[in-house]
Amino acid sequence: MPEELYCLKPHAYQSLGAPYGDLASPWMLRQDVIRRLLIAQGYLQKIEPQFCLALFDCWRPIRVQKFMYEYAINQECISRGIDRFESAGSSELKDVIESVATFWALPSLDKSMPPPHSTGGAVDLTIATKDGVSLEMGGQIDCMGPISRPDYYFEAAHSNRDSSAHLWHSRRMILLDVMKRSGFVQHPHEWWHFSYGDQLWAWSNNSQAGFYGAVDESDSKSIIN
Ligand SMILES: C[C@@H](N)C(=O)N[C@H](C)C(=O)O
Ligand SMILES: [Zn+2]
Repeated sequence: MPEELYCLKPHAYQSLGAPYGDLASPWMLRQDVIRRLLIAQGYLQKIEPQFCLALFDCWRPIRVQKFMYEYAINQECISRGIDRFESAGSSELKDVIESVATFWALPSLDKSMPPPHSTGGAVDLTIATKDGVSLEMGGQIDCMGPISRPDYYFEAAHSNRDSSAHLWHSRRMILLDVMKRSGFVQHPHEWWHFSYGDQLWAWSNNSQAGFYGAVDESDSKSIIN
């Protein structure tokens, strides 16, 4: 990753013990995606020179996608007071899995539907000050709930221009604007998730399929560090 792009370290999923292995780094993306992020950061700094983009997660091998998908199910069961294994097959567990699937892509090995981050075309990011402090955006990255929808604060922001909601909404809209102008599309439920060249990007651009497939260590030369 070029040093002009700030990475939020330590990496959140590595810290949870996600199985990257010794050779793989999450701080990798397709070359063209990196080029577009630099352009997006240029747009951001034209509007707000004291800010930069702050990368939270980039390339995610499918085994890490599986780890995080399972982790999210377990966390959601805990927060709803459900015993995952005693509730196998129950409607409560089905509801948990349905909510998780709204926020986390299936760790599918099907080549026609690779998880977005496995392609090196998806990135989770926020805005930070140039000395590395992430801005408050009105919700944490990876929070599973309506608060993560990009336009969650739209109404509150418009009814009170002096509110925190107004500030959070305008920051989310600045992030969307600079990313969109650089060719990215945003996930409809996640203010922090953007992609270029994957399936979501293809659907948003009325194309049949994305042009980036899943990348494994074996062919990781096609993405850069
Ligand atoms: C939840 C978040 N970190 C994320 O990346 N979600 C998308 C949809 C994914 O799993 O690809
Ligand atoms: Zn993401």
